[in-house]
Amino acid sequence: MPTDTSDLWLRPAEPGDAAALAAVHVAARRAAPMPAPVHGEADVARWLAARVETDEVWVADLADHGVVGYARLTPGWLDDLYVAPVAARRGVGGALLDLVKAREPDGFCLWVFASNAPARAFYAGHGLVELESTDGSANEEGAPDVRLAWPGAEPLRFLRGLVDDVDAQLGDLLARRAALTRAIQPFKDTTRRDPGRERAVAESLATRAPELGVERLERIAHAIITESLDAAAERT
Ligand SMILES: O=C(O)C(=O)C[C@]1(C(=O)O)C=C[C@@H](O)C=C1
Repeated sequence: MPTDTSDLWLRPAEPGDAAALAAVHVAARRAAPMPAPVHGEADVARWLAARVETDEVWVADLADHGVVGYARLTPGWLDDLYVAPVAARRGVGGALLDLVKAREPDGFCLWVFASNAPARAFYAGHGLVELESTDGSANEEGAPDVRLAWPGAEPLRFLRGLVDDVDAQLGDLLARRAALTRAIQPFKDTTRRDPGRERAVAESLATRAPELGVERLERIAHAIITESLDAAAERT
């Protein structure tokens, strides 16, 4: 990629930049294979004016164009990185991303729409790794997205931190599920396992975790249920 960045200037954003940042945001989104925006430019400008006060926002200025890009960070996250199409292929995105890496040397995550193949290729080319994919039900656009990470100077440490976060949620869910397995048992007239119900549990899990597949999830569900029944029996 050409890196004609001799006339590029990266600087912290000021509240007065919000309108220019919104113009970049809207133009960059329009030019990319992303879902239709849910907010107009005026809304985006108001929202960015508030974000400039609370978040770390860096502006990319090109001598011949003015504001052509920006990056917005919150702790552990790169929330926005947009470059106006007028400045495409001039190394602006790479320069902003290098700055973000320097600001977050321990690593950070970001979300990208699954449909945005150019952005995914850009991030892959800059050493980011793709983590989980979603069906989009949790984002405003309702469009599938992918979580990426730049794992920083100590990738094992950073990624283990992400595992710890998920395990905290998984532990809570296992405790809730085990309590339900225990609560059901007095209402059954047999202590025999119900393979049909357990298969249905695995099939339901597979709709949430298709990459694991029903057979693996059946084994996982079997282990969870076995240990939950065992723990319930120990309490009685
Ligand atoms: O649904 C039941 O019958 C239960 O006892 C609960 C449960 C489960 O934990 O999901 C446990 C054992 C059965 O083999 C099937 C399901």
